[in-house]
Amino acid sequence: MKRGGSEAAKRQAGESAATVVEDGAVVGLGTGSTTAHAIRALGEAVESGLDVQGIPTSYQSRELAREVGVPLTTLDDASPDVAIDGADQAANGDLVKGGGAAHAREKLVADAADRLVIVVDDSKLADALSVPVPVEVLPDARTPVAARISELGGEPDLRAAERKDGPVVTDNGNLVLDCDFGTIDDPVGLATTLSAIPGVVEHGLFVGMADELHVGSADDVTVQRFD
Ligand SMILES: O=C(CO)[C@H](O)[C@H](O)COP(=O)(O)O
Repeated sequence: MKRGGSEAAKRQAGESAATVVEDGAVVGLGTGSTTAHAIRALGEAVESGLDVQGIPTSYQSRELAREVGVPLTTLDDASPDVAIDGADQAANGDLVKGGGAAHAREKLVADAADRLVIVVDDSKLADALSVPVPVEVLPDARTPVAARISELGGEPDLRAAERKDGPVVTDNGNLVLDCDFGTIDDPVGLATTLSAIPGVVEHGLFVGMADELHVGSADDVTVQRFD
């Protein structure tokens, strides 16, 4: 799925992030069109002799890594030194993720990593988070979780598949509610509340997790660092 800004801007960000990966590193491989540029750049680096192992966060990133020759491992066997991943929106280092419905594994890998490097094109930057928050739910929990989201003032929308009738089913066999909360004034509070709802597997708010943001524009990249 193509989302966000130009392909050139995504490439700037993705290729910039790939350069932070050191020889011998274990790398979390995020999901999405911007991260795909980082994975392809890592494939080229491997071809030139870089020794890395990738931990994919989705079927999509696993297949791309295999295609471009990045050797793979798992969280059972290795711990990532760095994770590279995209975002649907970034504000002050906080993120909304999950446009590719992979945020549960993405958060798992990001949390395990020593360093989380986020790659976005400049259309994703905002002063405050305001795009709908993807919430992965157990299939049986879809209706009760939607009711709780509405009570919280959100508008839940079951994500539909693009090429068939019916909902998107995640790599984990669950469903996704895209929950519109308008402008999110208290990301920490909302993240805590969402995590506590029974039936929620994971939500797409990544608060205080990013260490670096590589922001691509058509012909440049800037790097923001967070303590
Ligand atoms: O969170 C994600 C997948 O779950 C992606 O990283 C996010 O949706 C950004 O994707 P893209 O780089 O294609 O805009």
